[in-house]
Amino acid sequence: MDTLRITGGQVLRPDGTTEEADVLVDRDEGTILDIAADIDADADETLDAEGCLVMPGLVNAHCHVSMTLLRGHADDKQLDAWLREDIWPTEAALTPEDVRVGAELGLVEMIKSGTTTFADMYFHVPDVVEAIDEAGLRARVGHGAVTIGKDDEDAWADIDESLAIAREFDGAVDGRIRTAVMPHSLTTVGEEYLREVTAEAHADDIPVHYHANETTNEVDPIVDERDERPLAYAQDLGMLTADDFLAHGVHVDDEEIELLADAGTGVVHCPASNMKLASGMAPVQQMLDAGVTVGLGTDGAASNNDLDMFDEMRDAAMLGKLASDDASAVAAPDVVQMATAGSADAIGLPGGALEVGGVADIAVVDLDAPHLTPANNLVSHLVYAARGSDVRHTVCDGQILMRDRDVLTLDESAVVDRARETAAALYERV
Ligand SMILES: N[C@@H](CCSC[C@H]1O[C@@H](n2cnc3c(=O)[nH]cnc32)[C@H](O)[C@@H]1O)C(=O)O
Ligand SMILES: [Zn+2]
Repeated sequence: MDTLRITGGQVLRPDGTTEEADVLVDRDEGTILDIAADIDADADETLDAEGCLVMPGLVNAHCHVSMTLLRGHADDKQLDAWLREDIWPTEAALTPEDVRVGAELGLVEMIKSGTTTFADMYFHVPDVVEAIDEAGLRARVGHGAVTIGKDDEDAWADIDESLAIAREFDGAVDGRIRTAVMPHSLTTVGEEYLREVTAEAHADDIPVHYHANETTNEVDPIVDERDERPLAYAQDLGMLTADDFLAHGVHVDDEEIELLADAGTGVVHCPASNMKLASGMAPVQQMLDAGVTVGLGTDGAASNNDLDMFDEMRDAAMLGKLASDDASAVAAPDVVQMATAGSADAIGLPGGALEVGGVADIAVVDLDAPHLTPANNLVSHLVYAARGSDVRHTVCDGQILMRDRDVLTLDESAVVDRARETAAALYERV
């Protein structure tokens, strides 16, 4: 058996407590063999975690990873205009190779900020999968389909691609890749397409992931046209099962929260994107109180503008308090839970907790820094004071992706250079 030992750190347990312990990993299986003080078994490789917090790898439950190429391309605009005037026209010019380059950039950024697992909605998905294979992360991927503004033939082609991609790649890359069908949203995909793609996906045990209730512009037309709330409509369409998960859920009313809790459908909270696009404040504490599965996501780098889940945790806590008008709302332990186990649960992937027998998806955070001193409360520090750049080592599926800030699976400087050139050529074309 090939083993890895992470020694001398404070380990974050699933109940939110920390204890000094070593972590022993079976690298063949990619699982945790033991968590205990001073494990003296000989290991094939060791990672030093002295003065560090050893925590589950962060799970970014909603992303468009290749949008790193559009970082800073269009800012300070409302969602509708931003998508139609800036993002979609530029995305139309992206080649499969561009998407691959953007994905690599995003994956390096994720590894460097302790994210091991994510859910991704984009296009040219085979190229995204190749990048994930190389980088070593775990993901649920899918092709985002849009039908508005398209004739019936083009619309079905996009929907069919979403299904074909989901079927083809589920279980790829040693099982690190799972899939979902990803109709873009309840307003950008027509009713018959939503109904059909959902039924076909569920028949094959494939989940559905989509944007919902992000802005009032996404809620009002559905209420006006159908006299029902968007999530009641989603339920009618079969898109509200325990396997499905939606991004945003900003403008949800009490009944919709109850629908989500009853169905077990995951909601991915994206606070930075919601603030930047002025979409609104999601009632996160209310959803947690109702028993909704809530995860955390960055959304794409063009509406954030980074993929750092530490920033996202801080934003979630801050915005959650403001939304509830209550400083005790969306407390630090709940935010860490949201960014780890909550996200993993929402997107239906393993991880999000350090447990014997569980997957070895791990981030080691260096606490030896002025902004993390004194080490009063480590969970508080993760949410309010730590940054992605405090992550020292990243491990996914038992493999070391970053050791002492050195990314091992991708060539960081080559990836950054390629991204710079690719983005420059893209903007030249559009
Ligand atoms: N096949 C579709 C692309 C869908 S991929 C998913 C899309 O979601 C877009 N996106 C990124 N962030 C957001 C958001 O916050 N709300 C809605 N859409 C977003 C992203 O730019 C991308 O176009 C097409 O041909 O247009
Ligand atoms: Zn999104």
